[in-house]
Amino acid sequence: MAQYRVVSGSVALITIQNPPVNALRAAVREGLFNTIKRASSDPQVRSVVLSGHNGTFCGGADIKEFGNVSLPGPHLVEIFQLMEDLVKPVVAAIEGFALGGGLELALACHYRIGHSKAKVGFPEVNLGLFPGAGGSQRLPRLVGVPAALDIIITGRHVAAGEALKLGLLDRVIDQNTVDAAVTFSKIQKCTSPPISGKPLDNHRLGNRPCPPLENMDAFFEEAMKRVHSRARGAVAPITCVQAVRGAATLPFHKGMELEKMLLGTLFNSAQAQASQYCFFAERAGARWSMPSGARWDTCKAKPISTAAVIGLGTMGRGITVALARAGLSVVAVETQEHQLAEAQRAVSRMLKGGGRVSYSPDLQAAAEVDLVVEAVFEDMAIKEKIFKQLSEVCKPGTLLTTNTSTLDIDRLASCTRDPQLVVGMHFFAPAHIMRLLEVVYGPRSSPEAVATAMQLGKRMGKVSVAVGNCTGFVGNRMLKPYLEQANFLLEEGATPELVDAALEEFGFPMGVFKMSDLSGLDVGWRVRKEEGLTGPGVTAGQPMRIRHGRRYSPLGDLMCEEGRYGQKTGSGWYLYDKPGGRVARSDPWLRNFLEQYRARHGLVARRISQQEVLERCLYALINEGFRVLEDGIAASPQNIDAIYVFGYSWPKHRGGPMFYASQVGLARVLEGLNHYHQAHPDVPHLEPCSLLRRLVASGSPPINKWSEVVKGHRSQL
Ligand SMILES: CCCCCCC/C=C/C(=O)SCCNC(=O)CCNC(=O)[C@H](O)C(C)(C)COP(=O)(O)OP(=O)(O)OC[C@H]1O[C@@H](n2cnc3c(N)ncnc32)[C@H](O)[C@@H]1OP(=O)(O)O
Repeated sequence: MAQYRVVSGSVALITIQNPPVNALRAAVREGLFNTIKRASSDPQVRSVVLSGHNGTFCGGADIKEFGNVSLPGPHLVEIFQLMEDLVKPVVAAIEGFALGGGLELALACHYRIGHSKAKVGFPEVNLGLFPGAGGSQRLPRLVGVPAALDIIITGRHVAAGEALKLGLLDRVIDQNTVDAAVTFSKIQKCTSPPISGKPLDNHRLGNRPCPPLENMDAFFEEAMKRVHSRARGAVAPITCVQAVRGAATLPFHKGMELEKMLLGTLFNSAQAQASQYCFFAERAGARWSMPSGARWDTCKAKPISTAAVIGLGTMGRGITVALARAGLSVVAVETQEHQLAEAQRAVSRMLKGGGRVSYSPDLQAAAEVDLVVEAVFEDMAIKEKIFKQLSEVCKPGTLLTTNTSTLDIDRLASCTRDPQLVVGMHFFAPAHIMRLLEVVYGPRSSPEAVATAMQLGKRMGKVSVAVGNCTGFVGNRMLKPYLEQANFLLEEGATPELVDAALEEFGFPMGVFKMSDLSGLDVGWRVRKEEGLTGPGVTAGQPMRIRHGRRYSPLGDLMCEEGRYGQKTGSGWYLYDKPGGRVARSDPWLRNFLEQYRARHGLVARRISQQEVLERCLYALINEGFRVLEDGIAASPQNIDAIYVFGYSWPKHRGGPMFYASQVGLARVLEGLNHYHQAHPDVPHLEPCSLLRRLVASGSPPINKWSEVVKGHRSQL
């Protein structure tokens, strides 16, 4: 796990060997501890170089070990102190990544040499932690408080060039880093005074004071304010500030005590567990499977080097940028000349002149591409026509994909010559920024087509999740009951402000009504018209608040009839200073409108608590998540959670809706749904689904065991 070799006569080369990222699991820690002691006592050794096997220095502590009550093997803090105290100089040779505990390890060395492509950072904050093995105390002493706090709070990867400027790395080189570090550690042979003979104290970061900072109190107060306003209830970023403040104000050993105490409060916390669950859920989508048994490891993707995007509205432009940035040559097609010219300017701006994109008003331009993404208006008739044309125009074997967010993939496939080549590629706005991609397979989509779309998602840096075909797929299908509850709550006496405040306090960046104003109320209105829920499709005399025998809220429709589409029109659930304005203000008109609406329908407003808002909105969404699992539309709760965290801004420190349900307790979710369904028997989305009941009856197993119950459940359906 840590290989020891004496090279170049006098240098102990210690290489961490734990593929794929050399994480510091117990055996590695043991290996490091023993090899450092060996180097210390080996009379032949005058200096030490520390490196990682296979081009990666170290990806940090082993996250899989974190669930253990007591971690076996020597503690990282102990190992790092042993290294720092060594009388022989220790040089870190950093290739690839030095992250988290990996960077803490490098900071305990006396010198750091990095390859020009190396990246360093402290991503612990994304795992609900902070650099709690000395990193929060050593980094500020090396690069100063402001730079250290920025690196620790953002969790960002710092490129070698920047790390050199900050003083985090001593040298950056383009050649073999280990060889360079060995030579560096032996400089005594060619320079005077020799590094090996130099007193190392100034290179022992634990011995150094933090560089002084003017207006320290004001700096930390400001930092704390900023973090509070951005953290959305996450505790780890706040702890980052507290720990760095400790580094700035306390002697090293006291700072280390503070660090230990703070880490103790986070290490087994619900937030840390949720964030670490998200780390693995993000990666779980890559191991996709289909009900047919086709899987990620048995299906080969087709090579894709050219693509066409059809329709250059907001989504089409973002998709073009995402594909071009992934290195594809893209033909962007838009039949409306004016829109085409505007899109060309917008895409060029986003690509900053880079990327290989050509533009055409003619579908024929897609004839020779390997893959098409259709991104036109959400209208089945238009999409069907385009798929028919594409099927005639494109060369045999071209993959035809659609960016529809709700429509039936199989119906589109049936308009083509080769339905097995059709899949959904559902991007999220803005498509070049949002990480999620739902890859939707229909009953006739081939495993090869799914594998190709999934691999393309990976090339674009997306978190790709393969899902089955149904209205709204996974994300939008689950969103529907959530939106529905929010509207019902308004009918019963809530205000948009009350509902949004509860959801924002939970951790969403925006409440449901602010979000609807941002995306445009007319989008859902159009869909509801297509579904015959409102507009000319509704038969005369039908009660306004009932559709298909269920409770229905026409509030969104009435808002649109008033021309209130949200931010774009300057008013929606909130008021904005102008069309396109961003700052939401309470609107007296809306209060009045809601009062009149309730009066007209004989509804008596009641006080609604934040708890009821959360339970009704979130439990309804979670209940649909269980249905999605039950129906086999998502392969696992991890896939659903990845969709919600990366596509719908569900707070990471809450782990996604299904993980949240497991943390709240499935029995409690079931009880809540039963309670609300009794109060609202005309709302089927509140009726607990059978899989949830069955999980509770099986003793509410942990989330990684749900699949066994799901399998048993499906076999009985
Ligand atoms: C004794 C403990 C005391 C407490 C000390 C507390 C202080 C220290 C805390 C930490 O160090 S926490 C860990 C900090 N490090 C990270 O967050 C880095 C996480 N990893 C990554 O960001 C990426 O993996 C990477 C290193 C940038 C490489 O990315 P790449 O895309 O090349 O590969 P991946 O697909 O992400 O990963 C491959 C494979 O490896 C697994 N993995 C990655 N990092 C870790 C890790 N730190 N621990 C355990 N496993 C890790 C990852 O899950 C993948 O596994 P599979 O999905 O293929 O099974």
